[in-house]
Amino acid sequence: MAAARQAAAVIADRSGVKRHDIALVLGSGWGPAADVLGETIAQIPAEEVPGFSRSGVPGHSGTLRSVRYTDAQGTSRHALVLGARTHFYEGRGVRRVAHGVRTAAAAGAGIVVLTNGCGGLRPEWAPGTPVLISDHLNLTATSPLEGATFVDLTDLYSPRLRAIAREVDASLDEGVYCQFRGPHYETPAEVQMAGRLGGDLVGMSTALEAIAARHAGLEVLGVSLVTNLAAGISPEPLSHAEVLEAGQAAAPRISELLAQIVRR
Ligand SMILES: Nc1nc2[nH]c(I)nc2c(=O)[nH]1
Repeated sequence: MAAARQAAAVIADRSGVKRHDIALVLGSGWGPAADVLGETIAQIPAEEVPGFSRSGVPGHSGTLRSVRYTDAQGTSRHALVLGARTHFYEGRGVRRVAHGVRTAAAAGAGIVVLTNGCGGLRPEWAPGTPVLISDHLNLTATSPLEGATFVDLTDLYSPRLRAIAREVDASLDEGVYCQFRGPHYETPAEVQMAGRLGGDLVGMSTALEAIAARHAGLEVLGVSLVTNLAAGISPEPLSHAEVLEAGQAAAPRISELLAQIVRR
């Protein structure tokens, strides 16, 4: 997409990095991961890059960062950290939702790591638990793709990258992520429906971005942070304060996890 190439050119120009090796989309609770990974060599306000905007989502830095890190083979690499995700519920259309991953591909990345905060359907996943995404249910009734772009989504969430993640932390569970349109949370009945459909996690992001990433030729790893038990799984109602608190408490562990996976 031309818009992605334009954004990638601005990022290359402002950061001085001609090609980024990997891209990270940081969701709620994942913000500190960039600092753990390596050294930020450029930080660009999102609104200064074509097609991006300062999303109103709390916990999002609103910036795009170029982070230099050393991989496990001792090679110096660059990660493009997108701290300004557009959610479908913002009503800006699917092109804006997919713009980040398309820009990542245009910037040279071969892999995108999509992270998010979400609700968990399994009681044993306490708030603060990271879960690898094994597959998704797209309940948004839409696609980031337009026209006759028939894309195979088998193994959309890379088994190779999931195996690397489990080498870093063998205790990581996997689950099927359901993207709802939002911005409201699900009713308890909708959570039960998602469970019956085979879902383990409920959120408002990631699935549409993953489809666009596959279409752009990127290998995808998805990691959710369970910040709350989905509605009805536990008797207490959802509290946004609990969501933010769980994210902050888990930050050190999940940031280290993400950094170690990226370095592999
Ligand atoms: N749809 C949905 N999105 C979420 N995001 C977070 I953080 N928690 C939830 C949740 O319980 N449901």
